Amino acid sequence: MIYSDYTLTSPLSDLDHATAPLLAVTILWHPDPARIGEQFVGGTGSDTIELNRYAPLFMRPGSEGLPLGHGGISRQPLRLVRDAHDTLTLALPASSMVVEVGGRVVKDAVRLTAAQVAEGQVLTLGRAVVLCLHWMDRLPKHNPVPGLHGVGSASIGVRDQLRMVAPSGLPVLLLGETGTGKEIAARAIHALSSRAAAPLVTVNMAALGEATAAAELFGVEAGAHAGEPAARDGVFAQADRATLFLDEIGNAPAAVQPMLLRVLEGGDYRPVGAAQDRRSSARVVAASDQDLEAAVFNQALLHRLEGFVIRMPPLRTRREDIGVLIVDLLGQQEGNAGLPAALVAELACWDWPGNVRQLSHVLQRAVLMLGEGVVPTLDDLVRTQRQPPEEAPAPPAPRGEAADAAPRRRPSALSDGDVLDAMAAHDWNIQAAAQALRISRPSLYKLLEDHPVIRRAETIPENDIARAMEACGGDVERCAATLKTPAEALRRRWRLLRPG
Ligand SMILES: Nc1ncnc2c1ncn2[C@@H]1O[C@H](COP(=O)(O)OP(=O)(O)OP(=O)(O)O)[C@@H](O)[C@H]1O
Repeated sequence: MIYSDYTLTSPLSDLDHATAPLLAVTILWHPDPARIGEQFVGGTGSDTIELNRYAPLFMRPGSEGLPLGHGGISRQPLRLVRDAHDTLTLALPASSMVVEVGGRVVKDAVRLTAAQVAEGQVLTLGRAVVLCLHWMDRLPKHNPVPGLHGVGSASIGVRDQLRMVAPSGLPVLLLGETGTGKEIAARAIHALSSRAAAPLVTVNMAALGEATAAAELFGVEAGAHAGEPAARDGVFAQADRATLFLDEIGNAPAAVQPMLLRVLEGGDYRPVGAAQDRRSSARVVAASDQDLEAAVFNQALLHRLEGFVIRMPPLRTRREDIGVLIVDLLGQQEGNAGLPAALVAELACWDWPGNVRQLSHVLQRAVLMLGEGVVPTLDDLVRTQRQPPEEAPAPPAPRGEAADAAPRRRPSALSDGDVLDAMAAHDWNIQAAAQALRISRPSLYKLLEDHPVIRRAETIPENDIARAMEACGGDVERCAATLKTPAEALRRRWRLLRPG
C-alpha cells in the first residue's frame, strides 16, 4: 500500500528541524469536530505567531488549511513570541476574549519555558476552542497504523517504527506503561506483516501458572502425564508461520525463560514429555511495562526479544494527542455527547497514570453523566473511580486487624476503588493491603498490574521519583503515596537508582 508522505502545514520545507524543535499548535477541541487534530506548525526561530479568528491556517497532512474561524475567537491576535532560548511568551489580545492556560483564566502575558512547552500547554480561547502548544521534532505526517491515533511527533515516530519493523520478521519488544497501546501495536505489527492472513496468537505470560506454563507454551506429548491422554499443541505450534504475542513478558515464570530463549534462538522446542524437538517459525512480539534490565529476568532472553524495541510514550508526554483520542474513543460509543470545552481542557492537563485505557474509562463515565444532564468535572470523574462503591461487600479492615481468620474473597469481586483504598490505608504495603482485602499476595499483585491508577515503581521516571523523595524528606511510604505505587517496589527501585 502506498501512503501519501507528509504535507507541510506551514512553509518550512527548508528547515533543519533536527536541531531546532518546531512550535506546533494542535486543535484539541473545536465546536466543529472535524477540526479536532488539525495543526499549525510554526517557525523555529524567533518569529512571532499571531493567532486570531482568521489566521493562521490549521490543517492535517494532505488537506486544505482553515483558520480557527469560530465566532468566540477574537479578531485581535494573541501573539506567541519565541525567543532564542525557546521561551515562549503569550501576549494577550486587546479584546474581551477569555484566555485560559492550563484551565486557568489569565489576564496578563504568560511566559512559558521550553520545558513547559515540552510538557504540552493547554490554551482555551473564548471558552470554546481548546488548543495545545507543544514542540514537534518532525513534520506532521500521514502514516496510519490500525488502531493507533495521535498527531504529535511521539505518535508519528511510533507509527513510523511499527510500519518499518512489521514486514521485517524481526522479534519486537514493546515497552511502555499500562494502557499506552502495546497490545494495539502488537496487532498492528501482525496486520502489517506478510503473516497477516494467519491468526495472531496471544498469551498473557502473567496468567500462566508455574506448573502449566511449559505445557501452554510448548504443548504436551500424548500420555505425558495421567491427566493428558492426548497430545496437545502449545502456542508455539499454533503460531507457526504466524505471529505470537507474549504479553507481560516480564512475568514469564522463571522455569520457562531458558526454553523461550532456545526457541527464539533456533526455532526448536520440546513439548512436555516428548522425546524429540519440534520447530516453530512463530514471529515473536513481546510486551512489558517493567524495566526488564532491572527486573529478575533472563538477560540473554531479553537480548533475543530486543530484535527491535519500540517504546510506547505515556499519554502525559503527548497531550497534543488527547483531542483525536477522545474523538476516536467517543466514536466507539453510543451517544457521542459533545463534551464541554472546559472538561476537555481538564482532561488534557491531567497526568493519566492509566494512559489511554484510563482516558477511555473516564470518557465512558463522562458520557453517562452528560446523558443524565450532569456536566462532570475531571474531579468527579476521577474521584468516582477512587471512591469505594456504595455497596462494597466489606470495607478493607484497618491495619493490624486479624483479617486472617475471615474467609478469603474473590479478587474479581474487588473494584479498582477497593484496591486503591486498601493500598492507601496501609501505607502502600502490599502484604498489609492483601490481608485487609482478604486476598492472597499474588492475587493482589495481579490486581495491581491491571489497576488504572496504581503505578509500577519500575516504570516511574527516575526524575519523578527523585523529586518526590526530596519532597517527602526520604520517607518511602509518603513518597509511595504521592506516586501511587507499592512502597516495597519503590524502595527497591530507589536503592538501584541511588545505591548506598
Ligand atoms: N494510540 C491509541 N489510539 C487509540 N486507542 C488507543 C491508543 N493507545 C491505546 N489505545 C486504547 O487504550 C486501551 C489500552 O490499550 P492496550 O491494551 O493496547 O494497552 P497496553 O499498553 O497493552 O496495556 P497493558 O500493559 O495494561 O496491557 C485500548 O482500548 C486501546 O484501544
